[in-house]
Amino acid sequence: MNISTLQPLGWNHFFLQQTDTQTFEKLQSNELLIFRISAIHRSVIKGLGSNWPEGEVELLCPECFQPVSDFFCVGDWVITERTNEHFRILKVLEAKNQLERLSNHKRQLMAANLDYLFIVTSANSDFNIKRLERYLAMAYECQIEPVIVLNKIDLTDDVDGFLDQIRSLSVHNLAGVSVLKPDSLSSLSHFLIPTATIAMVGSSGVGKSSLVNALFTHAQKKQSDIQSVSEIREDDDKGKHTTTSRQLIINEQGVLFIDTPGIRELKLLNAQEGIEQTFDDIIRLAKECKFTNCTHQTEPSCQVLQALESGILPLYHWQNYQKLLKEDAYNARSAQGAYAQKQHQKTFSKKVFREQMKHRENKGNNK
Ligand SMILES: Nc1nc2c(ncn2[C@@H]2O[C@H](COP(=O)(O)OP(=O)(O)OP(=O)(O)O)[C@@H](O)[C@H]2O)c(=O)[nH]1
Ligand SMILES: [Zn+2]
Repeated sequence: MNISTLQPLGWNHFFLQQTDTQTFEKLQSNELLIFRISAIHRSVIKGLGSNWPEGEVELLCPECFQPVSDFFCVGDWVITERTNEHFRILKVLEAKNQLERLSNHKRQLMAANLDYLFIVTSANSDFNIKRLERYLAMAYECQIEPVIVLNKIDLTDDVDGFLDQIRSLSVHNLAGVSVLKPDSLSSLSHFLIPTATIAMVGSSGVGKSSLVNALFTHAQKKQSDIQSVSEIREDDDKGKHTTTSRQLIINEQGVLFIDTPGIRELKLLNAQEGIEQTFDDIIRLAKECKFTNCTHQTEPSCQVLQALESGILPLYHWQNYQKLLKEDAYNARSAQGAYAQKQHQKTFSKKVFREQMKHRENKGNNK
């Protein structure tokens, strides 16, 4: 396997350095193969590998990686071994970042290894700065570079007014677009670069689907042709057949896009650092308060209270900060244990991988 053929799928040095010499040799002799997870639907896992233009391959997932959503998600890289005509997952490479959510009090992985998170909003009455702050906190927490996409600029005469409000969040990446004005989409070209992986979040109705279609439809069509050849069917709970669809798509320019169910409407989870980064103006003010344990309610010489009084600190911003902290604390309590579980699983999967490799070597030596 020539590892460089994985580059169009987003492979880079970060992942390469996770393969030791022995693994690397086995990859070169095709004993082991690397795939990027492109779809997960219940027990069906699909991946794109070095022959990716030819379509997806179904990957076998051993018991030790069940339930799948605890261990990996679309966008992750996995090392597999060939068993007859199949590829069995041996190891999940450490992701550079992961988007996750709480589902039934459990942490569930949504997408991994993203370069940009498009936070979509619209230039009309749906525009809500607090919602943007929430999404920004999430992006920072997950260490994914946020890009605020102001859609529907055709509906306003004051695009700059909207953009100025966004800039007040100290955001560097922003673009005003309209799906109805295709030329305007070029303002996103700085982020739509080949091999970059992008996901999109935003509230209902801001135009996410329209943007996905405008930026990625052509590729989707092309890929569905491929998919019809290797379509995988599975029984759902009601005994009906369901078809898995690719959740990692690549457009004609080679930009990768991840769209898994539920990803577009994500909640905060364990995002204290992300919240602090989003509200760093408040954090800086609070450091100047007279008392180090100031609650910013009644204390004398409280810088937060003074800034609120003078209007330097907008009330909505302060209230949103408190609300997000509360919400995050609540979610973190609901997910208690999930993080300890994550660490345990990582250690476990590494151990399984080492043992499997050892076992095979012993077998080889005994021949
Ligand atoms: N005027 C205008 N309308 C747009 C634009 N983009 C999308 N719309 C319209 O806005 C409505 C919502 O668009 P969607 O793409 O379905 O929005 P969404 O964010 O995917 O919504 P959910 O699927 O509910 O999450 C549709 O009627 C679109 O035609 C735009 O740039 N300008
Ligand atoms: Zn204070």
